Amino acid sequence: MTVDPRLTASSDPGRMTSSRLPILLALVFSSLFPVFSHSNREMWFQDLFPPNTCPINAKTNTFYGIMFDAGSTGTRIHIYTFVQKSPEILPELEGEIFESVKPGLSAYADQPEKGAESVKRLLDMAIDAVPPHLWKKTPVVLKATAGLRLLSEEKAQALLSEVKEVFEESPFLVPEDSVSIMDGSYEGILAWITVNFLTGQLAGHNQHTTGTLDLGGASTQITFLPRFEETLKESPRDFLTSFEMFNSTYKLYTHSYLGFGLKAARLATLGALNTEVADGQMFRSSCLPKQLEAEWHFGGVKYRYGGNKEGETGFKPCYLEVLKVVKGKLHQPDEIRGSSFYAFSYYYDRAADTNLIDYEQGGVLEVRDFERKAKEVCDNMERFSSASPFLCMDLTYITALLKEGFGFRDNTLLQLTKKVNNIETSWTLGATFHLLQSLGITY
Ligand SMILES: Nc1ccn([C@@H]2O[C@H](COP(=O)(O)OP(=O)(O)O)[C@@H](O)[C@H]2O)c(=O)n1
Ligand SMILES: [Ca+2]
Repeated sequence: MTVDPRLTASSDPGRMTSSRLPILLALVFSSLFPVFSHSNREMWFQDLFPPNTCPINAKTNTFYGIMFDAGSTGTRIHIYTFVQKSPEILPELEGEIFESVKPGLSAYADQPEKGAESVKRLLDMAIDAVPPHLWKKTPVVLKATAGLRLLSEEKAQALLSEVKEVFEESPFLVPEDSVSIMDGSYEGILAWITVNFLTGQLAGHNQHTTGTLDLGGASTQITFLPRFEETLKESPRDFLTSFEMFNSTYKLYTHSYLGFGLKAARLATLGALNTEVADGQMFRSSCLPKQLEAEWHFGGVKYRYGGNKEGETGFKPCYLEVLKVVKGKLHQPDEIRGSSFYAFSYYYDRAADTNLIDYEQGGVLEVRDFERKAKEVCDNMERFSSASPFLCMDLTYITALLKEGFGFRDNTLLQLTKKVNNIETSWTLGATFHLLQSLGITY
């Protein structure tokens, strides 16, 4: 994947003197380069030796980290491989094995054992991927995001404790606190670290970092490194988090908006979020095809929804409906208006679904491209009826979230990215760095 040069606009590293959260990253930020170096590793004699006696591997030490992402719409396993070539140099990230299952854990709110089974199926992959002699040294961690945040404490805990049992029965290293619900601010920071690490923007001292936008099913995150003192002054205090890197403390702006993920926003638009749903109750919207009547399951609840049979449909009434969900609900930092951002998750999926970007390659869009596509889809719903009935609502929500929610300009650039150098742009890599560092596994 190529990175659009327009997206590497310079930014001041924003070093701060205070150290409110002296977490992570001695590993991350002292081992940035070289990151990917497999190209020269294939040697003619490698096939002649078993891997552990091959001369080229004599000094290399491979280790693994397993991170589960229990998202609101699916559970994913990331098995990262690191190689330490000699004790003097720091480890390199060599690759990732990734697999996912649907639905997410929160769909098993009333059947926690079944939820844990879905985790077990993924964990079995790690048994095949990690060599047996390394099982005991390989940590396994699961972090749940917005789906579990929205469940009752009791239901969420039941799921987490079933998963913990699965981990304890596995041959892997199970650290304390290995199964938990992650704080939303970490979700943003760790994704920002992943993206800026993978694009090499954290190397050296004159960093050019890029902000990140993640749109999940139930929550959405915005994270960037402020360049202007104004932003630091004007932001709510809990939107700013410091962490250490290269002996400096960096202060990021990050916030996770719970209930503003794409699927939660569908419910909010329909007026069905956080309400007791009466049996057979029907939720209607001008963002849906007129004649549609259907059912939808989310977070263990069944919803009936449909189009405005008699009333209006199309982009204009839909935008007004969606606007009620976002207007005045989000903090709008001035400085992001002129910046560019990496955007992934549902930003990527919906852009790919409507051919705004190539599904494999990703691409660069302006905010107005989402609006143009939303108009096209909403004003011609019958033409797009074979796609999801929610396509109009989703694109309209993305447009409203970017423009009226965060306050981006029509021409703000978004780099839509799923993978960088074949590694998923997910918070899970940043979380794995933190995990390995905290366990002292690499040194
Ligand atoms: N490794 C991953 C994980 C999720 N996703 C995307 O994230 C979106 C779903 O978000 P999610 O299930 O993690 O929901 P949240 O718990 O983050 O709200 C979908 O668009 C997925 O395609 C991804 O692109 N890559
Ligand atoms: Ca997510």
